[in-house]
Amino acid sequence: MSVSSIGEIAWVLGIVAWYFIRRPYERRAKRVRVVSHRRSTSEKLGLAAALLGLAIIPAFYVATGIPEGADHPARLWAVVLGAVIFCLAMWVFRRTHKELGRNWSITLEIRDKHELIRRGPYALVRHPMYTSFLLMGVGQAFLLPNWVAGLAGLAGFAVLFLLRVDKEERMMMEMFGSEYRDYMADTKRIIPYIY
Ligand SMILES: C[S@@+](CC[C@H](N)C(=O)[O-])C[C@H]1O[C@@H](n2cnc3c(N)ncnc32)[C@H](O)[C@@H]1O
Repeated sequence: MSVSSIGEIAWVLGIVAWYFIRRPYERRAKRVRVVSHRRSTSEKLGLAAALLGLAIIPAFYVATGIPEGADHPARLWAVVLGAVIFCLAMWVFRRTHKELGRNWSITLEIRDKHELIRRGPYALVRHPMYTSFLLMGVGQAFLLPNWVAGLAGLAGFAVLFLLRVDKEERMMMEMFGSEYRDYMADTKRIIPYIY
């Protein structure tokens, strides 16, 4: 089996893990009432960019090999590193879902009896789920030996993050007031102690 096939299989397994981690929370979210939301065109754009970059473009590449002209040589060290980073991403992704629990939403929403979570990964950074998306994007870049499909994840993450994070923090400040302001003073956004 070629090194590029190993990288592609590792990416597919990572995405399957992503789906099974998220599915129960999506189901549960349907049963918890939304009390306010910030759904907007830019929010839809961000979600679409993340879906395109982290799932659709790489899946299309794995299935078809297109765009062939953007291929670069696959290296075993890169695939191993990519697999380790993707596993770390899934571990963080799972932890964030477990901690958010009934407070989780795919978009910007406040749920009935919404609680501000500050434990687990949320003690280190305010947006650890976005940290896991960033790690997924980096893992994807190492796993797929193609400039377009490999880097699409980081581009998709960047669009979602930039379009959303200020609005999300504003929404949380409106909901939790000084409690969220204190939380902001104590934590970074996505990279512990740095940003
Ligand atoms: C897709 S989740 C992402 C959560 C967070 N930004 C992260 O990256 O881990 C988005 C929803 O989580 C909720 N949320 C964000 N931070 C939260 C926190 N610290 N505690 C509880 N809910 C939070 C908000 O209601 C938001 O609509």
